Amino acid sequence: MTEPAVPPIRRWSDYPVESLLAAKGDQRLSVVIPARDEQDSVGDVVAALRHAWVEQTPLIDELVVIDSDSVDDTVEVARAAGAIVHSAKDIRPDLGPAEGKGEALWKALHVVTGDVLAFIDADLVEWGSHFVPGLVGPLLTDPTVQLVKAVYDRPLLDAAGQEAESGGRVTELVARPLIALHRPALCGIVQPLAGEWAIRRDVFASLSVPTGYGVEIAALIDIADRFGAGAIAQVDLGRRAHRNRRHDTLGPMAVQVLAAAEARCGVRPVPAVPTHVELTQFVRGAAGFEPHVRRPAIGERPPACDVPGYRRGGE
Ligand SMILES: O=c1ccn([C@@H]2O[C@H](COP(=O)(O)OP(=O)(O)O[C@H]3O[C@H](CO)[C@@H](O)[C@H](O)[C@H]3O)[C@@H](O)[C@H]2O)c(=O)[nH]1
Ligand SMILES: O=C(O)[C@H](O)COP(=O)(O)O
Repeated sequence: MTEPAVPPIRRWSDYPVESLLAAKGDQRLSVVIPARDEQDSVGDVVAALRHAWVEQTPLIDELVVIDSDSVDDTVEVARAAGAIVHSAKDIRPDLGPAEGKGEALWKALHVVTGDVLAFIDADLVEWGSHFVPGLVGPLLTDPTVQLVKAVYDRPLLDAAGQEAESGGRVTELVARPLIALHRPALCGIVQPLAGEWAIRRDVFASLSVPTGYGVEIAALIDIADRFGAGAIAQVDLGRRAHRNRRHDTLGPMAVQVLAAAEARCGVRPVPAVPTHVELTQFVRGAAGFEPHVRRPAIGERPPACDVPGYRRGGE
């Protein structure tokens, strides 16, 4: 039996802002930007969104940066550009410490007021403010849509900022093979790890959330398992470039993506915070190959709606 396919890819220009404002009504939209050491780019991301969708057109009700243990000037730069800034570690400290992008998004649930949440990475260097109407368009206009994933061309930039080849190394080597093996109904998702996505707050609050980079693959699988792949919309946003990381630093990300998928495929129970695994990589030193151990966290936060004292920000 073939599961329902993911619907065709829509375009951001299918969602004119006038009709979105009408469809939005009194629903609140929070844009959440997780940021760890992004002082070089977060200011431009915040300023462009604020100019387009707070000052010129009132689409965004709340523009929030969740600082994720930055040691640079991310907090000051984001605040100066006009964002509301929270530090992940200062939100519900009673729940214990955890690190990572997923932790930042999960902690956002405890402070933001939106009915609809759109997530935008802080390291974008080529993108546009049209990302926001594109991401929220399907949620505001179609009640059957639960999750919107961005679709875009994503170049891999070399050290000089020149386009070297197509990006998405973890996407191609980890996420797509996982989907082929375990969730073939999702093979129509063009960018399964896209950091730009949108979701209804109450749905996100009902999900178990990996604290690290597993947050995207987890949400994708969980939404498809609960609502069917047809509840996922994809919107073509054009082109997107970000700060590409060295390939050896993508190993821990791959571990987190794999672990989140495995927890959803019955390979292991959902691990609690602060479960880590040891990933051993090697560098050649004076004495030969020297092991370099990284310890990516693979634990998950429980659904926020099950956390005692959970309430949306402002209530
Ligand atoms: O501990 C962290 C690490 C990252 N980030 C932020 O998360 C965003 C994405 O992080 P990045 O390291 O740039 O991830 P990518 O290499 O871009 O990885 C891609 O794939 C990941 C796994 O699905 C997604 O989480 C990313 O959004 C997606 O862009 C950026 O704003 C980071 O500052 C945090 O807030 N906390
Ligand atoms: O999504 C991915 O696969 C990772 O973010 C790596 O992306 P990149 O290869 O474009 O840097």
